[in-house]
Amino acid sequence: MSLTAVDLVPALLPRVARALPAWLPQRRWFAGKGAPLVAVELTAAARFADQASKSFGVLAVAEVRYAGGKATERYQLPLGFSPTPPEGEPVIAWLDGLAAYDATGDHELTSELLRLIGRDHDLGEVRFTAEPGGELAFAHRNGMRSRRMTAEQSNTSIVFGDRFILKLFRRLSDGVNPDLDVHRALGRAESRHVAPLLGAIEGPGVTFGVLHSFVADAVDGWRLAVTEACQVARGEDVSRFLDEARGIGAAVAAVHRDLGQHYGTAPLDLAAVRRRLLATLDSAVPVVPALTCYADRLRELFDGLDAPAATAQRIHGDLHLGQVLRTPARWLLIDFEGEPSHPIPVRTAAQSPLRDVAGMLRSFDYAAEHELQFGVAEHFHEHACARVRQWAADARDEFCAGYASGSGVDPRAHGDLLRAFELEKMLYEAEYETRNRPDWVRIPLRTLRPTLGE
Ligand SMILES: Nc1ncnc2c1ncn2[C@@H]1O[C@H](COP(=O)(O)OP(=O)(O)O)[C@@H](O)[C@H]1O
Ligand SMILES: O=P(O)(O)O[C@H]1O[C@H](CO)[C@@H](O[C@H]2O[C@H](CO)[C@@H](O)[C@H](O)[C@H]2O)[C@H](O)[C@H]1O
Repeated sequence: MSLTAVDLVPALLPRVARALPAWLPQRRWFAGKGAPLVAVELTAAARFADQASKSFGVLAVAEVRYAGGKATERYQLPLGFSPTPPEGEPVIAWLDGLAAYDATGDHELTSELLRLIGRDHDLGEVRFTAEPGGELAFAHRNGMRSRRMTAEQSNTSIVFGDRFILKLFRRLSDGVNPDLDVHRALGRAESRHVAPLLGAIEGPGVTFGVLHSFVADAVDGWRLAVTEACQVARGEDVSRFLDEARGIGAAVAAVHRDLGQHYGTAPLDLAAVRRRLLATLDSAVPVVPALTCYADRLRELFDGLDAPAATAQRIHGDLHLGQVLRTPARWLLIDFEGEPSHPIPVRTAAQSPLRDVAGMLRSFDYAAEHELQFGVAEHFHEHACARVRQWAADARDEFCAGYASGSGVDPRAHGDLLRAFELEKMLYEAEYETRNRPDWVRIPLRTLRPTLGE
């Protein structure tokens, strides 16, 4: 009788864990880069695909401990074990002739996760569930080709036959992931602006993954924006994106309306807003020394922020052009997870919808500055800069007009609050870029001074 995963896993996991301090920091989705790792412990949440096969999978959770008082973090690590790992998949560790590797790169193992969802199956304490009404769409589609997405992501997504997309959350937080909860709510509200939710993988008090319809013929807003910014820099007479910006504004307004109806609205807690703005500042300054000279001015501005009669509700929480998909029919919003670095109660607290608006406005500027910083050198002359920045200003206006037409609230009438949220986003971005894409930090830094009115 051959040994199955049930017999092997308890002995294998501690050995894999020993290899993780070297492997984890190389992953795009690993948020603990830069902090010295002290130890990684692995526990198995569920084993799958282990019947009589030489290969098997383990949905493991890695608990990562750091030196210097940084809080412990948990990451989902779907592991594959096989004597013949998939070609090209980096091996985390060889264990007596068995390779341990990231299971998201193994077609057989990821297909098994899809099958488990389709069958509404439980593995120990892990529940694989199909959303009501969604089962028939995929339950019998075994053997569909799967591919891991190569996009720069905070999580890992696997696309099955261009029909389904399974996102496995990497950094785990206690509670139901807002991406699951909000998609369930918007599905019930029959929102036209989200991709249908088809299933989920959930453990006790934690969400491991969400399954959606894959929109194969969609293009994301960032790609459309940078393409047009480049054409504008070259002096081409184009303006399609301005209509698109208006459409994005209307879609965001419609989603805000549905979220407000489902989760309710309340007066904005301005003291909490100020605390959060200051916390973002305090977090960013030590990481990005170039912010130091703005810190006093920002602190003064955040401390003195006033916003009479502002309202709060559930929002997207991390909205930018990469989070909106243009389908042939309409704009969709994706990824309602919020900022994974914050605990779920912070992410699900009612906030001003203008935070989402500010995130999107920043993104138009980002597309413009990205072209000016990284575009073809010949664009770097005065006229190209003026054209591209005017294009971004026009896109911002169109977005606000679209939002106003869908919600009755024109964001431009709430200048102080909107500016504070844009500044907050710039601080967040400066920290994010310093940690993840240091070359890009110039983009948020460039817009800081003019937004401060200096
Ligand atoms: N339903 C979908 N249909 C098509 N593509 C999608 C869908 N959902 C997400 N994507 C693509 O997958 C990428 C990553 O998705 P996202 O939810 O933003 O992941 P993450 O939380 O890791 O950032 C997106 O940029 C988008 O291009
Ligand atoms: O990956 P997430 O969607 O969780 O978001 C993080 O990464 C984004 C970059 O991928 C980052 O967005 C910033 O860069 C975008 C262009 O790549 C730009 O459109 C956004 O406006 C800008 O904020 C986002 O901030 C971060 O949370």
